[in-house]
Amino acid sequence: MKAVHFGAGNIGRGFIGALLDQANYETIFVDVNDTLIDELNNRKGYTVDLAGSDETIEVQNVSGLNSMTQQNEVIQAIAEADLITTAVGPHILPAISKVLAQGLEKRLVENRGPVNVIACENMIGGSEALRTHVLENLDEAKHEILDETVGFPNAAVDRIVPDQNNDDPLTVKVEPYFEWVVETPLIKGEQPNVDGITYVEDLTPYIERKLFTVNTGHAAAAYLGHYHGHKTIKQAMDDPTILEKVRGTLKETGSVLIEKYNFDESQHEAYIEKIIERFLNPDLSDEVTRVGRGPKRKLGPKDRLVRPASEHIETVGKDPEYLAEVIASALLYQNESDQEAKELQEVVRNQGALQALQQVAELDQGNRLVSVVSEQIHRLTN
Ligand SMILES: NC(=O)C1=CN([C@@H]2O[C@H](COP(=O)(O)OP(=O)(O)OC[C@H]3O[C@@H](n4cnc5c(N)ncnc54)[C@H](O)[C@@H]3O)[C@@H](O)[C@H]2O)C=CC1
Ligand SMILES: O=P(O)(O)OC[C@H]1O[C@](O)(CO)[C@@H](O)[C@@H]1O
Repeated sequence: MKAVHFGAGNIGRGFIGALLDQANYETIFVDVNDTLIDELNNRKGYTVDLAGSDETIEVQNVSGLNSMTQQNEVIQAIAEADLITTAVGPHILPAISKVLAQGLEKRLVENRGPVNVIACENMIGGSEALRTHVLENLDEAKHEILDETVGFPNAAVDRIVPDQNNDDPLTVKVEPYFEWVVETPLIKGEQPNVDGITYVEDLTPYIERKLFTVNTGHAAAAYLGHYHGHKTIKQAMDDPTILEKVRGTLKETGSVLIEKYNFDESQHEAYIEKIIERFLNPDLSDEVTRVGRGPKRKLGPKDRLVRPASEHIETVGKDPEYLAEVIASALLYQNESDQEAKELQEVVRNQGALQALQQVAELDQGNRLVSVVSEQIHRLTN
């Protein structure tokens, strides 16, 4: 069986690629980084180190293609694939959709049968968003037949894979924990037989629980950590003030999740504590700049900060003070190497932090969250 995976980065090699190999797929990584591509083609394998243990996973049967310079080969690989996955980042999905549409069209012409495309990105509705981009690149007459044979089931992926600092460009160190949940109703043909995928009828509670706990908590540690001068998530979490604020933030998102999905309160508390333990992992060095990357995206209306904060006001009926402080620190986040942080700071400088929040989070001036965040910005800047 063949899999095409877009994005040979941290999560691509360290998580998805490893599970695909264990499920006996031959995996073709599609990327734009020629160092990674050449190494994959020369060695046909790489090592995944499990942090905190001597255990390693030797991933085999892999190769690489460049999505910009080897489009014909990528199209052919998609035409022949039994499974297609991505881990490129939400902002890159539009960029890969053209070549993906061409490959899927070739499958249709060659009558190759059903296939599934699973976007493994930190976002709600990632695969469906990718489907929309693919349709934009496909003749309208082909939309119906594409929808009959190509599934875009949404997914949630959870494994912390920091930026790598190894001499070997392919070796990747990951935390041992992982979770990959895929929603079944949109699957076409047979469910991919990958050990490690949990199939569920309705992904919504899973993705929201993950995004608004793991990712909200991580973002809180990153932005508050950066504000207090810490370099890594571990350093930030070792600071008792920040630890208390991350816990408070997750208590707020927790009360939204418990209210919406009727989760058992003590089980959810245990889930929060497990995640805090993962952030404190002494065997992972994860920079606050990686976890805080893309602050405009992370302050988006459906993402990990603003969405639970707005829902806290609506469903719990209280102001989310901890979340508001994290949002305020995200609005103050400065990193010259992060394009989104630079763009956000330009708006903050020219129009003020509250105007910036209204723009990125699509909030009206009179929105209650804007006033709650305003108090926190005042506190942090005075
Ligand atoms: N690193 C982590 O712990 C986790 C990451 N994720 C998600 O996985 C996705 C990828 O994240 P990472 O692996 O951390 O990022 P990364 O930056 O390590 O990997 C992304 C890869 O995509 C490649 N890429 C960029 N443009 C491309 C294009 N046009 N065509 C093909 N490949 C292209 C890059 O060269 C890079 O190798 C993101 O959506 C992230 O939110 C989800 C869970 C965990
Ligand atoms: O990958 P993103 O969405 O930029 O955010 C980083 C987040 O993703 C992760 O890499 C994995 O869930 C977390 O470490 C972090 O919360």
